Amino acid sequence: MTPIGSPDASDSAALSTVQLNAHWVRVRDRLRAEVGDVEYSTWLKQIVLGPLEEDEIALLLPSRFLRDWVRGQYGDRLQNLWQTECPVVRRVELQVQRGGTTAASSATSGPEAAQPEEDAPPATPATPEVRNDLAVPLDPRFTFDTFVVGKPNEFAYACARRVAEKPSSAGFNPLFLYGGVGLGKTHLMHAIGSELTRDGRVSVAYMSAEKFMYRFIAAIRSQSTMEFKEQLRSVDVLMIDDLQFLIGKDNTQEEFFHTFNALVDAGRQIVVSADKSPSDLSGLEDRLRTRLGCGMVADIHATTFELRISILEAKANASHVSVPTKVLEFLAHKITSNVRELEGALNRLIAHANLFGRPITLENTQEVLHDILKAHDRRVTIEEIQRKVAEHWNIRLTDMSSARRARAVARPRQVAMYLAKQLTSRSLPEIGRKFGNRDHTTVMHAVSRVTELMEQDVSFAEDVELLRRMLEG
Ligand SMILES: Nc1ncnc2c1ncn2[C@@H]1O[C@H](COP(=O)(O)OP(=O)(O)OP(=O)(O)O)[C@@H](O)[C@H]1O
Repeated sequence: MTPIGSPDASDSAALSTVQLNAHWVRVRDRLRAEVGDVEYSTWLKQIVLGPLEEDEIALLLPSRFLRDWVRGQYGDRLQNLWQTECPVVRRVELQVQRGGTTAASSATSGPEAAQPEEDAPPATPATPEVRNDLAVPLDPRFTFDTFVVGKPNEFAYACARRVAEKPSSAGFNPLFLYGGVGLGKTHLMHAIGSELTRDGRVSVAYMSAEKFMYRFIAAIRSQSTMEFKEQLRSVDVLMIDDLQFLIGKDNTQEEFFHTFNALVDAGRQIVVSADKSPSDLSGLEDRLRTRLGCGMVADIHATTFELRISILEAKANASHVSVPTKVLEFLAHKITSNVRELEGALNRLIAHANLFGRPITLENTQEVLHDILKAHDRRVTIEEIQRKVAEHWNIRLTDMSSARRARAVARPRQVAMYLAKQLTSRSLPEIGRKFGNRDHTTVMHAVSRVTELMEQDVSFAEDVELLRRMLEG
């Protein structure tokens, strides 16, 4: 893929919609940093990216008043920022968006309340896939090409690819991706979105569940819920990230449930991600959980050493910096929790090497990353948990993996499983394997049983808390 802003992107035809959106995100961020949040929200938030024709980029505003104001106050600055960010763009044309659907709808006062104008010049839609203000520019780095596939994520990857190739196919709607923090759920969702919007075939809306809720609340406040609903229901593909955020937010869940049904009934595709499977998302309404589990549910498991190495290799290659295999292995051994942290550590090493012009070695890796490595050294292992729990209840360590079911043994074993889930980043199947090859459902049962018992029995809860504190050291 052509890197954004690379010299290869020398003419407007070479710029894909995704690249253009990425430039726009950066221009906007810079402008926001310069003018501050308040000024930005008052005047600039409502600008929508329009088409690029030759060297002129169109930016659309919902009213003539706002267009004139932005042109007078920020026109030059926008032009300079665009030229720096993307030299292909030489001119910025501020236009009034026909119908003004984007932001005038949620405006309550101030310039946002200005009415869209009938006599405004007809503007081409922002980009083919951006239908209204629901679509968030997708991160151009998160594509299928940059996603490294291995055992823990191959199923989720295959499902995501399938949805990107054939949205709304039977058995894959909704697609529910779940897994621990930083394991690639968002990356896969963006990859689906980028693929689908590549040639403007399909309109995609992607947002976090949190954003979904805030937009819903804003729509209620501005009495524009009908419009919000219509916007949501007009997309071909709706993707909601981190759905667990809706736990306990009953009204938003209700809204999401109806949107979900309307879209699926109309043959549109839904993609959802969360940190747990639908059945484990207690706190979500039963009917919603049931519907979420009706399509394809794909788990992204914790990374293996091999996958971590492959990811590091891919990222090191992409950065064109030589990183010795020993260093990659060292990082893959030390940073096991999630890919985001792994990537962060590698990026820091690369930045350091570039800054000081020094090659990366094992010695300077330890020096540069000493704080990250120290934090990881303190992480508890399942073996430690088993040892501490066995000592505490005076049972044999081997009983952690034995088949004995007597309560005196089974209960401490359940506590150890519970603590393993709480204190390590291991997946349920991995924890099960460490406890005498037990199934992940046994671990799930242990976690919910211990949670339940802690609520019922104060002294048991104190025991578990004490163990946790000892282990966390
Ligand atoms: N298999 C992979 N190949 C390449 N990069 C990956 C992979 N898995 C994760 N990453 C990278 O790790 C980072 C974190 O991934 P992502 O944001 O998708 O995680 P997530 O599962 O959505 O996490 P969260 O639960 O915090 O929302 C991203 O930069 C992503 O590109």
